[in-house]
Amino acid sequence: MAFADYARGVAAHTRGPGGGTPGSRGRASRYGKGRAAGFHRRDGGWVVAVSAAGGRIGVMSDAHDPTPYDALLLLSFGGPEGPDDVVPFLENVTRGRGIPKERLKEVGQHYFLFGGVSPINEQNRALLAALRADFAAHGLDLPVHWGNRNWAPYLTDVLREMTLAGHRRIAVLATSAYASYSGCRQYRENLADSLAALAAEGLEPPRVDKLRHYFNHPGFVRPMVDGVLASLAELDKEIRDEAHFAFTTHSIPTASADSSGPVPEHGDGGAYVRQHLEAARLIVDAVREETGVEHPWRLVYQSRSGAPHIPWLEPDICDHLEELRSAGAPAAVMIPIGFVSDHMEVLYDLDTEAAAKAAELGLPVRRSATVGADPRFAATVRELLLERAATERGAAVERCALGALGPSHDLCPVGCCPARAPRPAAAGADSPRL
Ligand SMILES: CC1=C(CCC(=O)O)c2cc3nc(cc4[nH]c(cc5[nH]c(cc1n2)c(C)c5CCC(=O)O)c(CCC(=O)O)c4C)C(CCC(=O)O)=C3C
Ligand SMILES: [Fe+2]
Repeated sequence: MAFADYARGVAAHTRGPGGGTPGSRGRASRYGKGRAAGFHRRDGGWVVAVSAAGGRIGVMSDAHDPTPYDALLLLSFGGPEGPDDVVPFLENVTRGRGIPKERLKEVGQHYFLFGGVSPINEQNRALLAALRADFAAHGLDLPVHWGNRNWAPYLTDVLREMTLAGHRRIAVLATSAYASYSGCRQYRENLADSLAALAAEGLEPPRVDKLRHYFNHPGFVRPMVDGVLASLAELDKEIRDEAHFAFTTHSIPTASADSSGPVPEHGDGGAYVRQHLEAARLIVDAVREETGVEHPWRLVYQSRSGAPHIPWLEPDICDHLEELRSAGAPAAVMIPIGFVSDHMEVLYDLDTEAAAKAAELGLPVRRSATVGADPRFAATVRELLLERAATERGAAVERCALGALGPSHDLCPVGCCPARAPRPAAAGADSPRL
């Protein structure tokens, strides 16, 4: 799939809150004029700056102005890189969360099966390299750093280095595309903790801004569409068109899903489920555009933990595969839309456990690729950064989003994705320092 047409077919050009004037809606880009999809890229340049009066003042990607940001921080989960790391890593992840010991032992085994190494850090190194290459290729002179919540390089250490190097205003890209406590607020809490730690050391903490959710950005969706097409191509011709799509994401407690959002306006499952359903639908539609086949699909869950009496999102992928088998489905593609790279949740819970279940059932399955370090995803990060930079400068910008939900908010509103025990969180409307 060529880069330039990566949004073809499924694009709806939407404008974010506060962006431009109604008069400029839908025709702000001279590259988009007259196209049925209302959306077109030229050299990655969908971003158009609009003057206060609504007149176009130029294509922002030609300016590459990251002001006010002086750095980008790639913020991820982290994972162990050898057998000795596994238990300390799991202790970091579950500190204060009451995960049953049995579950921890089980999760530890997942890692030991792979030599105690999670692929997540290597995948983030690859993404870091892709981001630097993309920035360099587009004349964007902005340092990119990488830090984790749960393993080295630790967030606090990286933010300290960045502070000592003089960075004052940092844009943050989290490797989680959706709303929820675990996928968004917890990252913001960790940022607040790290900034507080720096302040306690006598440093002046920089300001951090978290870039918006990108579950419906074409640079996130389109690489996954290509992955699904590749998986379909691997299935025998006779069963290919009948294959079910099992979109998977991390199960979370239903209470946590229900309260995810900007506000709980999204029905059961909150913004977490709604955003995943939207990403799934965008992929189904884009595949249909390519193949002419509308595959039956369902959003299912994986990697559940926590006490059995607490309800989490269901069905589990393995139960779903059983159901598909009894319903006579000839094949399935597992599509891990909930994850940004093929890390341990994908490698164990899907490629090991669910694949074994499918083999036991005699159900042919494929697992499609996550975005990882795809150059289109790197370009998306650049676009999200330039978009946010323009917004912070007070300029109106076009915000790219596919489908019906539109671009997510920049600033998590007060009370967004609440924690059980409220804690300070950075980069939101309720953050202590802005
Ligand atoms: C929504 C979500 C994402 C997606 C968003 C994002 O990517 O951030 C995600 C990602 C990940 N989760 C990961 C690993 C773990 N998650 C755990 C525990 C939990 N995750 C939860 C949710 C999520 N998790 C929840 C509600 C829990 C239980 C309570 C808690 O502890 O909050 C546990 C503890 C043991 C267990 O309960 O399984 C581990 C080891 C790894 C690293 C994989 C690797 O090493 O390659 C990654 C990328
Ligand atoms: Fe997790």
